[in-house]
Amino acid sequence: MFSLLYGLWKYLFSKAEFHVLILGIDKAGKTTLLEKLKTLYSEIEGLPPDRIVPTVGLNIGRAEAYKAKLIFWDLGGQLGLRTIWEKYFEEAHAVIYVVDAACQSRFEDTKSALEKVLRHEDLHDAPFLIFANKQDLQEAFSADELANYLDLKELNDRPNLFQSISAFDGSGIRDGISWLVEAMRKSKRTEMLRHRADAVVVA
Ligand SMILES: Nc1nc2c(ncn2[C@@H]2O[C@H](COP(=O)(O)OP(=O)(O)OP(=O)(O)O)[C@@H](O)[C@H]2O)c(=O)[nH]1
Ligand SMILES: [Mg+2]
Repeated sequence: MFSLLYGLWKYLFSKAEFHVLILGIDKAGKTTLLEKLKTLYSEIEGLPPDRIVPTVGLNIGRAEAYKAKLIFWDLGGQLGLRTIWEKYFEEAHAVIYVVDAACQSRFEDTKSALEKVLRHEDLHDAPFLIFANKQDLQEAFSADELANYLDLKELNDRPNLFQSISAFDGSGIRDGISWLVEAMRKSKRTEMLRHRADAVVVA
């Protein structure tokens, strides 16, 4: 009886927990973003940009935002490391894809990496938040300009948002995260992942 009531209490009052993958090619600013997210949404002060090195393994960050628990997985974006990304797809509720919006010469590389991610069946129905990063630099493309440039048809059949941000000064990040939490709450994928987890508990 106690465990039944405890289970009901937990179901009603515990905060939803979401796994968010942070992807993008190398030097896009993923780890700088992760550290800024810690500063904005957790008790921990994130590392300053000058202490961040290129990612080889996995960086994890935990945060609470808009009454949800968020677990961020930040992976390395160097060419040889991108094959690791798909190992995390199945468990992810959503993807934040970070683009260095000030580096037009790498837009084709970022586009083809993003297309591969979008076409992967293990990410079916996942909401995508695309951050046009480095807006503190004058040459940066805005979110709308980047969306036009990338012109990704694969985004049309899933929730998505292009958002201008600077991982340096934090501008735009809150707007993106508030959209993402709402999108994950409403997402068919969240429902699918919840059913899968319930099935494992029952078995
Ligand atoms: N001007 C500016 N520079 C940024 C911003 N975000 C990141 N950078 C710089 O971009 C470079 C790469 O940042 P990282 O956060 O290491 O990039 P990453 O995407 O994690 O790279 P990998 O781990 O190699 O995949 C660093 O020199 C950062 O200081 C930003 O918002 N504005
Ligand atoms: Mg990194």
